[in-house]
Amino acid sequence: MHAAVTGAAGAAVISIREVTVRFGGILALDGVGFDIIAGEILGLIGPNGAGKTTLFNCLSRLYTPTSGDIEFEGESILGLEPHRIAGLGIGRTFQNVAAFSNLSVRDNIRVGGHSATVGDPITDAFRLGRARRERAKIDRTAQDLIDWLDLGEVAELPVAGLPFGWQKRVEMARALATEPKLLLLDEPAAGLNHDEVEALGDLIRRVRDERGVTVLLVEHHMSLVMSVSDRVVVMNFGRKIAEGPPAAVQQNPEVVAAYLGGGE
Ligand SMILES: Nc1ncnc2c1ncn2[C@@H]1O[C@H](COP(=O)(O)OP(=O)(O)OP(=O)(O)O)[C@@H](O)[C@H]1O
Repeated sequence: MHAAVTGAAGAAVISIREVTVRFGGILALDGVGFDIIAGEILGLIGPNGAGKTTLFNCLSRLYTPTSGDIEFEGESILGLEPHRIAGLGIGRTFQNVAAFSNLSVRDNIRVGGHSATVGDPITDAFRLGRARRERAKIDRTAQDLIDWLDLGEVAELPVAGLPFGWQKRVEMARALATEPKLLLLDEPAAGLNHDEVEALGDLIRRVRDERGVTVLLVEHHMSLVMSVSDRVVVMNFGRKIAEGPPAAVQQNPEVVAAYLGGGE
């Protein structure tokens, strides 16, 4: 565990304040609030329908809360379009691998980098020098990630033919190519076997330890969450029911009851 980040003393990268989301008559989130502290790995868990995906989608600006606020480094993100999020320093992966399957590994990673650096293609067309420098930077970042994730031997192959575990690494590389301060991981262990989940846990730690990225891990895989997270937030029926270090959260009676009741 990262000793420096286990307390609540660090600066908040994200502050989620009293976020409520209604879908018609359904209260998907009911006044949820917590901070994600710089440098931590925060696990977000909860039984099916608890509201995890809804919150994740609010953080990545796909959904706008009915009420409440979400601040990134002290500024509300609710007025921003989703495509501005990457430029701000928030990266995300998708639950199902969302790579362009006929593009090579390298090009997929480059596409990720592109969304971070080039915001406006028309303006960029008039600034060719700048566009060229940005392209060179994207190429360097892609190569750095290929080396860092040991993807060299498959770098020029289409993603489609790769084993699923490798595709997930490409997905991670693509999200890291935006050089995020905060990485939102949406059920990254889904579909992975036991060994692959272990490798994923090591990778998530490396993302934080070696690249200094703060991580929000939304995940059903309990042993992964409990082994990599510094803190865990537990949700049930749209509300936060617990928040704290993994060991404490696991013993929380409300959490135990939620999971027994949820049949997971
Ligand atoms: N687009 C939507 N329209 C209507 N209701 C929705 C929508 N998205 C989610 N909900 C409802 O909001 C509640 C929270 O769902 P959400 O998907 O956020 O939970 P979850 O914790 O991610 O669940 P799971 O672990 O099964 O993915 C559920 O009752 C769900 O049916």
